[in-house]
Amino acid sequence: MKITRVRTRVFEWKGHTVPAQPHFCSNAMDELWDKSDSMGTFRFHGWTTVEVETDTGIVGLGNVALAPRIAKAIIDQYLAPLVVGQDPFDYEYLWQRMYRSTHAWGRKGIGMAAISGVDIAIWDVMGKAVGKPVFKLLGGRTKEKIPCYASKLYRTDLKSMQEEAQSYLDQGFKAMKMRFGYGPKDGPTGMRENLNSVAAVREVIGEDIDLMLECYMGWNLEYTKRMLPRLERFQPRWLEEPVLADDIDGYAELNQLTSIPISGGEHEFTSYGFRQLLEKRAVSVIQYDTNRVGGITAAHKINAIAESFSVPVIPHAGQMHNYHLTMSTLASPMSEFFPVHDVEIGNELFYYLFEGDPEPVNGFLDLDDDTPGLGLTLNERYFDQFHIIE
Ligand SMILES: O=C(O)[C@H](O)[C@H](O)[C@@H](O)CO
Ligand SMILES: [Mg+2]
Repeated sequence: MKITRVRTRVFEWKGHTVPAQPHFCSNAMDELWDKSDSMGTFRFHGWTTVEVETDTGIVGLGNVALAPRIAKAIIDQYLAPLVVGQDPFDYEYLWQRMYRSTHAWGRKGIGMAAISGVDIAIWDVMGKAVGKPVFKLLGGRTKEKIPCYASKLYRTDLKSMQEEAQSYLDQGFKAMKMRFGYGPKDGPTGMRENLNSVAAVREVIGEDIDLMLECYMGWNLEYTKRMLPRLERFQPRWLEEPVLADDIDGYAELNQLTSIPISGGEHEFTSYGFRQLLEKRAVSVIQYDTNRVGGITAAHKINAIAESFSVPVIPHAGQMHNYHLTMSTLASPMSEFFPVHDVEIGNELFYYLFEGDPEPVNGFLDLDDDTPGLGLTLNERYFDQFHIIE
């Protein structure tokens, strides 16, 4: 079998989008004096699809969610020539070819996200070629069903957050993640706002539901040290990305500091990046996203490393390219799930672009044992809501 073509398309959402609101989600831009829409650069309203075609007529589908137009250019110009004419089953060799040839600029960030998109498509090809779901090529079914947590609860008025939390309880979720709206620049008032939002959600869900707290790189080491003792009483499952992704020593200091587990990894790349996080005990939960970290080839390696450190893997974003990794290893106990709703931050855009993702039932997802490959197709129903760049 040979790869004959790599087709990339960029899909830019032009449909209805929920308007941005202040203090929606603390993030890395908050510390800057510029008071514009700080979350603006972290909206995912575009996506790159990667279709790897073969001489047997099989087409594998991958995706990249970061900097879509750049990802397309990288794949078209640098990565496609490296894999066309090659056997997709030589996936490790092809991964190394893409990784090493772009090493000067692509080992982290958008370069590795582009490699991830091609790699995911290659794994979809292999699954389709052998008539097996990708998870069966990685380790098989390690769970009857995948527990998942509802992930939204961006900061808004407390009553609306309580109603949203209640809706996840009503759907049977046993875990959910909320976002903080305030950080260091908002001072004691912002701290109180942050604590009040956690108290409001905890009041609705009680003590027997896992509650995860998301900072999205919007805090810093000093502020987090002051917040952690104030958060202890809420017993969060984890505190996520309190500091910038490069502040690995800051992560490690926080992770040793209190009983609140620190999580991160959605902005880390390759097994080398996660070896560093794990060796430094920088996180208690790792959260790579398979369409960023180096694809399924890299994520599979990281699962094994994390298992040997007894650090659970709960990938960022759910979505099919991550569900197969979670299903295939006991090192990954659960998945994130983005509820489907009007396009807002953009994580939910995945459902407007792809079909096949499993629907959670009572807080659990399942994958089909007999659907070859990843089990995704493009959702042509919404194509008219996208500006498409071939
Ligand atoms: O953990 C997450 O789900 C990510 O950080 C979100 O994609 C991001 O939008 C912040 O909530
Ligand atoms: Mg996150």
